[in-house]
Amino acid sequence: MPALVVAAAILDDLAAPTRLLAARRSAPKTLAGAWEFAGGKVEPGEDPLGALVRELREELGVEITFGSLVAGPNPDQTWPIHQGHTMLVWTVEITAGPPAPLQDHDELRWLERDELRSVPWLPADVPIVDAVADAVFA
Ligand SMILES: Nc1nc2c([nH]c(=O)n2[C@H]2C[C@H](O)[C@@H](COP(=O)(O)OP(=O)(O)OP(=O)(O)O)O2)c(=O)[nH]1
Repeated sequence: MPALVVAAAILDDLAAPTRLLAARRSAPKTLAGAWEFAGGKVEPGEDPLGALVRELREELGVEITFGSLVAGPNPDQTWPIHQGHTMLVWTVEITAGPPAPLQDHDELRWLERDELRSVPWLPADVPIVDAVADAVFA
């Protein structure tokens, strides 16, 4: 069943970004080893921003402040992703951390602009990484 997923392009500094935090999935087996934006599915009754705050607490143990929406190509500004899901992506900055791979990930890595393609992203994330690079590191 297609779901709305929310995810974060976590930047070291929203005002003057130099690095993006990528997370390597540890589960399920079919996705393990691929890199992604931390986040997850919006649960019934949740609003998307609240869902992302919850996911980042659970997965990375961080608090965040929001930057801006990285608009996708769908009319509702979502990105088409894995298995027919759609995903809303925001830039965010960590306000309390440090980030740790507490749940769903086994490694985190800060990537500079010229390193963004150095990890194997989930296939659907590649155009999103490019959009973040254009919008943020331009
Ligand atoms: N979190 C996240 N999911 C992504 C990205 N790109 C992408 O195709 N996906 C897909 C993988 C999954 O099929 C789906 C998100 O599922 P998830 O497993 O992260 O969601 P969740 O934490 O709420 O877990 P669950 O309730 O399904 O157990 O979206 C991405 O950058 N981040």
